[in-house]
Amino acid sequence: MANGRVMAFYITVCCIAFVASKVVISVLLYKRWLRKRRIIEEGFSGGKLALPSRAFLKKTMRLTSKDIIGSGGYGTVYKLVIDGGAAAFAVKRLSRGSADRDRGFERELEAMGDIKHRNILTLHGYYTTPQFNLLIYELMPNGSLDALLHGKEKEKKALDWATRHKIAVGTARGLSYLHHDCVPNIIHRDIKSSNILLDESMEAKVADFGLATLVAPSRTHASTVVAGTFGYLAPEYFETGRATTKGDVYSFGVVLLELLTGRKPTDESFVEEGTGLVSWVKEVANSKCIDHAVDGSLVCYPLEETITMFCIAERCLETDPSKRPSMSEVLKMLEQMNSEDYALKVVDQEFIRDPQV
Ligand SMILES: Nc1ncnc2c1ncn2[C@@H]1O[C@H](COP(=O)(O)OP(=O)(O)OP(=O)(O)O)[C@@H](O)[C@H]1O
Repeated sequence: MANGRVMAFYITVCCIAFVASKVVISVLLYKRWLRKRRIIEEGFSGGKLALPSRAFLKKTMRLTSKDIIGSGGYGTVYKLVIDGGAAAFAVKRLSRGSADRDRGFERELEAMGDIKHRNILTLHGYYTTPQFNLLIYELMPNGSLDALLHGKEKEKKALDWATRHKIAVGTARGLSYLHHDCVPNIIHRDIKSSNILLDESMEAKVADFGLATLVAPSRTHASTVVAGTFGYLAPEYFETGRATTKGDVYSFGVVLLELLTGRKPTDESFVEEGTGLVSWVKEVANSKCIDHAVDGSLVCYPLEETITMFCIAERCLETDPSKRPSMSEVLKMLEQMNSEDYALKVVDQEFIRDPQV
């Protein structure tokens, strides 16, 4: 009898605990729903969207971790599909609270606001709420160059030589547009493979303008706090904090080496060896034939073209920024490099000194 009472007591306690937990969860969910509703109803402002914004924002509120397609130091990127799959977007959510993050959001709007170019990622719109900022971009089905070259096995894709060359040309065209055709000129300041995105036909688009700096065409530089990504920063920018278009040219040179070697500039093995991608390639070029540095996953490639591209990279990576070509010159070199006469002109004898070694 006593046992029966104890059992009944425990069952009652369990039932009460179960009901109480359900009530607490429901209250929390209700509060969350209310907060989201409040944001949708009153708490946001946005712009540039050719979309039914309220319905669109409701959809963004329903994004979950299953929709995440990438994340960076400043925010998380989600895939958002609307109209039953008729359209898809990439939504970058930047939580607010630090001046740094808000400044990144503003920079992105300032720089990308009106740009429409085949090699620059299109910004479709933005929202700002007291809790977070949202940036809505076109979705790049092939993700980032970084993921394709160095990502997890399921993200990696074998890139043939023609595709690598196309990506190099597209990125150079995008950068050349920012440096020379936009007024004021735009210095990107964070060129790296994770900021080069690829559409369905592997056309490259320059993305992530969170550090972009605008400079009047009459000015040569902007003084900034040094920011960007280790492994891609030009030495003079690192030392002086002066951002110039030649700093982007240097970072682009590093991306060319990534395309050629398949190695990541921030690879831990470089740190262990006390070297970096740029000095490793120079070492290989000095001690062996440069084709020893070519990505092993490139089964078939025209040697002359890879040598030409190494030489273009070498020029972008000159320590003295004044010796680096401008982005429009780099674009021209890359576009013309398949022509034999041209390749012979560009190739620096340094790189092909000992082809037999
Ligand atoms: N428009 C897009 N379409 C498809 N994937 C995207 C898009 N934008 C971003 N991504 C993916 O999300 C990832 C994270 O992007 P994000 O710009 O937040 O950070 P990151 O550039 O990788 O790093 P960092 O914090 O240094 O800027 C990218 O590397 C890319 O894989």
